[in-house]
Amino acid sequence: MPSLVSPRLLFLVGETIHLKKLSRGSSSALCQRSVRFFSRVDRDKNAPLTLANLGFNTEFETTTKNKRNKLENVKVNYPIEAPKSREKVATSNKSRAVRVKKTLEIESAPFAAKSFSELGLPPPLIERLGREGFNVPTDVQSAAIPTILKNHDAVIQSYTGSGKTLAYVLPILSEVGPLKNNYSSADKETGKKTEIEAVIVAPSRELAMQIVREVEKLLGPENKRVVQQLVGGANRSRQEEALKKNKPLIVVGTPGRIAEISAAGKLHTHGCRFLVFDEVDELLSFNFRQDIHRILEHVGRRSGADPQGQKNSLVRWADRRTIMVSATVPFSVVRAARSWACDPLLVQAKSVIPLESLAPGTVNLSKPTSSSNSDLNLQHQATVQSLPPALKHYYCVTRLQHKVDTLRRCVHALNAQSVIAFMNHTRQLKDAVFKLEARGMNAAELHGDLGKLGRSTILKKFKSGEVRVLVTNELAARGLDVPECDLVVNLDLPTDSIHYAHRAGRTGRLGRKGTVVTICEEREVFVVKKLQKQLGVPIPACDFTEGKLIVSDKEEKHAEALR
Ligand SMILES: Nc1ncnc2c1ncn2[C@@H]1O[C@H](COP(=O)(O)OP(=O)(O)OP(=O)(O)O)[C@@H](O)[C@H]1O
Repeated sequence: MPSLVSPRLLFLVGETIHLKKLSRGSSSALCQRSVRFFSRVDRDKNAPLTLANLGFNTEFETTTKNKRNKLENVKVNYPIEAPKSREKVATSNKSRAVRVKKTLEIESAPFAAKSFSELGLPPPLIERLGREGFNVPTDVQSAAIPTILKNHDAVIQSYTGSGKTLAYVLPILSEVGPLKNNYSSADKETGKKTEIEAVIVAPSRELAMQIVREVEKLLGPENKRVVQQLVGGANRSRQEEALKKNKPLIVVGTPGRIAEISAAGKLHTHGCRFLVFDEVDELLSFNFRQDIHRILEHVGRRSGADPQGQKNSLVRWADRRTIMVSATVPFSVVRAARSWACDPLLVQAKSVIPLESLAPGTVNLSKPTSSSNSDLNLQHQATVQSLPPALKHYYCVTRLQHKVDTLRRCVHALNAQSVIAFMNHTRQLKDAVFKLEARGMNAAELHGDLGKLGRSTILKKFKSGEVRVLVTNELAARGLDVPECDLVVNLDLPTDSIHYAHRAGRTGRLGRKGTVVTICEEREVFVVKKLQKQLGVPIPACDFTEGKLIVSDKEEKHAEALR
């Protein structure tokens, strides 16, 4: 169960996960690559890498030691040099790109691609996407897919519900499994020794299982065995047997179970080409530290490389693409990415910038300049652009003993059909559910103390609409995708703006309408005001009277001024 993690702890762990770090100089020498930009970028090194300021559609430049190659009119016009250490893979991408002569307009790609085919995905995958109703990539997918296909390590940051899962799953499926380019019958050979090619790590079972379902959906029922979940709470030996029998190419799991099976020698990931950390800031928390360390040490380690003997960690993982994903990116993630990844890029919906170029004040993630304000600064930087723009936020003041009743009135006033109510302590959930049910509202509790089966049954009931109000703790705050959820209620205040952002993000997904209501006591109002400031969104006071949500004119005007 993901625990509540303070931002200080996230910082601390970013520092304490021990890996031999490379100096900047040695890093680029080792990877034999550099990020080069065209003149416009060279003039302003700190400007975000947008297509316009990169001279999109003009030239694509690759430098190999002293040799310069120029490619013109490439399909995925991506002006950042592909990492040299991965030249082999990149070459195939480039040759494919050169064959297609079509030139894209600046406005149409890749940040605003109108179709998946513009992003260089293989036709079988595009067909599967179409069949599943995915026709137009989201902004973050338009930015991330070509970046990863160009062999870059990446930190993907974009607001909750903006489609970050497919942003990394699609490049993986382009290169791994039956939907990849040039998938041949030889690949299908039965009994052939196959190695895991992608490892996706998520902080909770629910999230890992959700990712598995997303991958399975695209692979189709005939290829379900290509992906396997390795989550805690389920029978470990059955998972190990399935690994042996099905020889999956992609595994998705929680850190503990992946590390456990790896330590038992039952998970062979040395040839792995993709390592993804979904909800990476949560994975940096102290309780995952050892497992993440093991995963980092073993996944994609070159054969023959000795983890103790090698001086430089990146030599050993030069062929592994490391991708880190979250709606909130505190500086601990930036620091971790610099240690674990090779020249990583920060991918956001409308920009791609080298992480190394992040300097105070240039982009929305910057290193706190002074320790005095660092906490506030960190929170602010980490949560900017983490919330869907269409979300509406309110707070309602009530007495502690009236909170659940206020929740009930709130649900009626907004006519919400699918509600997630967050509390901070597991022991309080049952009482809240009891009070709601007593007033005729279908409710259920979800928390980590329930077994795996109990958790998935309740989630199923919530998704199907059988349960109207899901009362839960932080377990459900991260990554959970229930598109129908139209209201999130904070029955207890979240510990900080990062937690607020992830809780709030369970509603209003992918452009849908959504409302977030924080029910608090008078003495807690100053915290809401602080959250409002850190998140950069108006949170006006409201009340629920005669079955309606009421916001005073004064509050409305104040909120309008903040928008
Ligand atoms: N291109 C697309 N077209 C239509 N639907 C999409 C597309 N991409 C993703 N989706 C759907 O959007 C929803 C949200 O996607 P996803 O869970 O990946 O968001 P996220 O950014 O990872 O959110 P969070 O930060 O909360 O984890 C999912 O139901 C997903 O199937």
